[in-house]
Amino acid sequence: MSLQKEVVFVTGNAKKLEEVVAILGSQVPFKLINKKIDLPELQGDVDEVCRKKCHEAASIVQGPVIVEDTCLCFKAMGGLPGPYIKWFLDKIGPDGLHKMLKGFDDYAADAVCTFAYSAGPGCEVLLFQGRTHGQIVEPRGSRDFGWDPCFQPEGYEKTYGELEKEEKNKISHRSKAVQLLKEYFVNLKS
Ligand SMILES: O=P(O)(O)OP(=O)(O)OP(=O)(O)OC[C@H]1O[C@@H](n2cnc3c(O)ncnc32)[C@H](O)[C@@H]1O
Ligand SMILES: [Mg+2]
Repeated sequence: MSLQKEVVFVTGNAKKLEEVVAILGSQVPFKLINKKIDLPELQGDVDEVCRKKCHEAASIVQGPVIVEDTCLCFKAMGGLPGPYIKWFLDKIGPDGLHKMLKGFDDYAADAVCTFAYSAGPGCEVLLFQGRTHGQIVEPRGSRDFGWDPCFQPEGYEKTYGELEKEEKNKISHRSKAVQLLKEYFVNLKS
């Protein structure tokens, strides 16, 4: 595979794109191009959602694509909201997410990021997943990006919203998934 292979990252989320670009850095074995398309919010388990999302993107782009889906899974709720976190966040915000768990008295949660890559329409979809364990807390810090202010990663006293961007990008669900994606392309090359 050529160093200049172009892959289109389809996302409607500017903050996601910003983090992916920052984490990937310049040492990437492909050229990432962004297409801002709001893909349908699909239903199913995480892997299923990602595969379907990737098929949709590949058929729109008619070439190699990457999509990403992010879940926030509450242990007390059997993994929900999971892939449906976007709607919960839209309607009740980070404060509501914390309040929602008060009745369970268990605030454990996993932030899960799944990238899906397809070489084109009809091609196999490959998944790369990163997971960071943490707690849902009363929101603290920047409200710039989604549920960042109410997610406190394990081993840290700060929420994602309070951590410096570079610190979040070192330990986040997204950075772990990007790492796997990067390794895949590096190995393809060699
Ligand atoms: O176009 P796509 O890539 O689907 O972008 P989206 O914003 O619709 O994103 P998702 O479908 O993956 O839904 C995930 C939700 O979680 C939010 N989110 C994603 N990553 C996050 C992160 O690292 N920190 C905080 N919130 C995040 C995001 O803003 C959405 O509300
Ligand atoms: Mg989405």
